[in-house]
Amino acid sequence: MNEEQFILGLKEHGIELSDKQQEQFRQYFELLVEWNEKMNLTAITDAPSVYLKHFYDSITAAFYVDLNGLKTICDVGAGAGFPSIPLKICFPELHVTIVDSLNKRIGFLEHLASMLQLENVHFVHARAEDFGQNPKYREKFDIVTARAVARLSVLAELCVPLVKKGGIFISMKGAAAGDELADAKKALSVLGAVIKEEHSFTLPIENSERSIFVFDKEKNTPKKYPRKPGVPNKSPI
Ligand SMILES: C[S@@+](CC[C@H](N)C(=O)[O-])C[C@H]1O[C@@H](n2cnc3c(N)ncnc32)[C@H](O)[C@@H]1O
Repeated sequence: MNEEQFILGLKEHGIELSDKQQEQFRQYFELLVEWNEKMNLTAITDAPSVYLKHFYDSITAAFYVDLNGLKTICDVGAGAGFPSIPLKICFPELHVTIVDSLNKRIGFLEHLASMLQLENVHFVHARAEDFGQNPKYREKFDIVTARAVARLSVLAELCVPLVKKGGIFISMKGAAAGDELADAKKALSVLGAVIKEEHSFTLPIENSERSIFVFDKEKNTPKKYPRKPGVPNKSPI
């Protein structure tokens, strides 16, 4: 996907990028490639793939969820900033918090945010298991999202405790995510979330399959979740 196709593809979904936003995506691409030479940020480095599989793919969440206005969003395990930084570029009013357990990635994101002059972005070096027990963050976000971090049954324990009651959790997955939803049924119910929407679609050009699940947080999460670092992965709810 070249830059022109990217801009047109978003426009088809009602997202029009200004010159400034287009330039921010260009700078993002350049910094990603530059820093990737020093540290492992992404296996994808050619421009058409970055625009399709990182930038466009991240923004697909906004095709299904209204991100306009002042909303707080937490991105769990954002790595090099996906999906929240492309979303922040498109929807500048968002207040973004990123939590990642790898400090060097947080270092990249801090530099990126300053170069792109992004406001209201906040980076935390922590395990999501600890972060979700911190009263400053627990059940505080309108939206919590994650892409390519863990199986849904595990991911739900990392993300749902951060969502405020009445908020949503967006899980962005590749193909065949239906099994994961069935496996995560108990975890979601224990944590206080229910499935609201399930979207399956293919990315343009390469036709790779994607799924986006949107969950409503209907009840507060019991205090014991998330459990200690590593436990959700070792023994999912
Ligand atoms: C495969 S990368 C995906 C990055 C990004 N979301 C994307 O889609 O490109 C997974 C990221 O999650 C982070 N991560 C994994 N487990 C975590 C946890 N328990 N708490 C916080 N971050 C975690 C890793 O450090 C890594 O940056």
